[in-house]
Amino acid sequence: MLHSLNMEQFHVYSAVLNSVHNNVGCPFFLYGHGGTGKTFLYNAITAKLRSQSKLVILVASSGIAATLLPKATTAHSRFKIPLILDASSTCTIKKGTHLAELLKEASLIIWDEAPMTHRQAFEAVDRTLCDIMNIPLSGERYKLFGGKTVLFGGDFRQTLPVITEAGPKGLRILIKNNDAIPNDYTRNIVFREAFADILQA
Ligand SMILES: Nc1ncnc2c1ncn2[C@@H]1O[C@H](COP(=O)(O)OP(=O)(O)OP(=O)(O)O)[C@@H](O)[C@H]1O
Repeated sequence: MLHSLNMEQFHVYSAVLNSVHNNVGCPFFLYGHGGTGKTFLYNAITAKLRSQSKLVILVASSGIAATLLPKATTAHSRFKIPLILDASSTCTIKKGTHLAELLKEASLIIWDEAPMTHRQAFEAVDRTLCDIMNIPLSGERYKLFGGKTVLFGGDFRQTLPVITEAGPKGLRILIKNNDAIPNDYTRNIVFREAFADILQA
């Protein structure tokens, strides 16, 4: 499978594996139109790491997307993300539980169709992983997602989460953080270009 990867896929493959093997804990965003080989790449990365006895957790924002990935579940199910979210939400995972230990062990989290999920869900997962990994939520020792390597993927042109009655400001709510500073959590250059008008407004 590795030999089948095209150059762009191989670049992402190498960057993600490098982050896992060197404990860099880097968050990635894999952007690509439908059919450009994101799922193919998730499978290649997962097969490689699982062959090295590393734990890879695969989730997707929707159940249908999860069925396309090996042993994947929805993100809401895996991380126990609350259905009603706010700016300080956390997931209902307690330290010491089987699930907490599983997440602690994970070398890589792959989250497909990420653009379908509200940013407060990612923030809740971030807080929860920090708690599980004993990483403070602020200060110099803070590490995004508790220092885990996380590979998000999806296509912003296909689906964005719905905010009921948000009006034209809905997108701003989705892509800006509480201080109205553009969200810099991912390396999503294309996303920034696609929504440049909104980010600058
Ligand atoms: N490097 C490759 N070598 C051979 N086949 C590939 C390669 N990359 C992708 N494919 C094939 O191309 C098709 C589309 O790829 P894939 O399903 O991974 O795209 P995707 O980006 O996940 O699409 P979507 O966003 O619609 O889920 C699949 O049949 C897949 O097996």
